[in-house]
Amino acid sequence: MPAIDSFPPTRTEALNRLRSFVPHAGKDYAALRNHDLGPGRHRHVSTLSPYVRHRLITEDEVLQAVLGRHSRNSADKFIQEVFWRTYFKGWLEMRPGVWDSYRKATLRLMDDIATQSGLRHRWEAACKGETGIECFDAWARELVETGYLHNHARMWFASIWIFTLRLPWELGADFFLRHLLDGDPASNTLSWRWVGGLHTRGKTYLARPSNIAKYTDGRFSPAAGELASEAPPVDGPDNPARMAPPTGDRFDPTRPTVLLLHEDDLAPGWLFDLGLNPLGTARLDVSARLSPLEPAPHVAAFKSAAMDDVCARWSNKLGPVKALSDPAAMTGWARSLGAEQIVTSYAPIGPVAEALRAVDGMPVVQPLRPFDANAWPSATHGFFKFRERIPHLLGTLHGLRAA
Ligand SMILES: Cc1cc2nc3c(=O)[nH]c(=O)nc-3n(C[C@H](O)[C@H](O)[C@H](O)COP(=O)(O)OP(=O)(O)OC[C@H]3O[C@@H](n4cnc5c(N)ncnc54)[C@H](O)[C@@H]3O)c2cc1C
Repeated sequence: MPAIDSFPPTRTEALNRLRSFVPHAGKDYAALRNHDLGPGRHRHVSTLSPYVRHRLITEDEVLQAVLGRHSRNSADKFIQEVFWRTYFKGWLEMRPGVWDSYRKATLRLMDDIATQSGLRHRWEAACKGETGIECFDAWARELVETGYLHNHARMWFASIWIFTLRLPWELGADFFLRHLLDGDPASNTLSWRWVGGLHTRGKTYLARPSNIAKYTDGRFSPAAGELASEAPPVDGPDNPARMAPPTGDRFDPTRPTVLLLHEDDLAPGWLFDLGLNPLGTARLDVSARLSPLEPAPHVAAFKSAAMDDVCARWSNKLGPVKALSDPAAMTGWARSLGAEQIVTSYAPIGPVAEALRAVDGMPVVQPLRPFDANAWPSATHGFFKFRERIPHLLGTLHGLRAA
């Protein structure tokens, strides 16, 4: 089934998935979430990530629904997974240089691919699922065809890419970003670095045949010696010094304003609650900026249809809607409507934030959601330290104060 049919890009679909998954978010999830049953059979996990990543549904909505049905204790594992996304985003916000280095390395490696036929052939074989390693090839094809991989498959895949095929991790991260419907600058870059031993310095993830056989329920059983038996950390500079977390901008709703919608936050309702009443709305398409190479058609199609969905749902609030892919064109368009400011939900590190730097001649005001503002400053070290803050963060959720 084409990727976009398996993951219809609407909020209604996100809510339906959430509703059917909630009963399983407790003990079932804790016991079964690591089992990868294969394409079209990912029933032990929520498959919500394409929706949460673009905020067709928000993290706090997911958490509130789960806590409406389960105790914090029984849904602990699922709650932690939701907070991994938040943790990675906060961690990267405080170390933006990690993203910049990844971008530069990817560009440099594209040159290497063009000039070094050995590297090119190995990279092409990996991306096409033609390495001869049965499980790896199946996951490469699943990713290209469906736009989704189970978390355990992502870990095994990244480990085999780095330690068995000895390909640069940045090329693997780029391959994921071009094909995943949930492709996310923070979760993707930092997960690849985590597997390679760069995130938690020196701690790598080795894909073991017995683990693969067990958690694919025997679908794959790599032969002895087929996979690397050691995972020495990849070379790389130390993690950069931590910067202060962003606090976001305040905006004045009485000034003439246009709204900018972007792929990192397709839930503008909270801005309307703050008094936003835009003269018009721009929808920014940055699909072409994800990678030096073109993303898979389903990635761009998902983002575009998700944007259609938001514009349809909020049509009475948005004013005239303009599609833009060149951020430099934004100021002229905003002025033509009489606006003095562009308001948009804070764009975290990634292609949208990069694009917004090119807007000139008009303030781009980026309020930060309370959920992110509360959580990101705690992403100072590893996830296990961050995890200690989860009870407090849950306590700050609207409606859960008394929980
Ligand atoms: C190498 C690698 C690359 C990855 N790249 C991405 C990526 O580009 N985008 C992305 O969203 N996730 C990425 N992940 C994290 C994780 O694999 C996916 O979020 C998860 O598999 C999504 O499936 P689900 O919604 O069914 O997850 P569930 O198990 O149902 O989890 C519920 C929610 O928690 C969050 N979540 C779960 N696991 C993680 C995790 N390890 N890190 C961050 N958030 C998590 C997601 O929002 C997910 O929707 C990557 C993991 C690895 C190992």
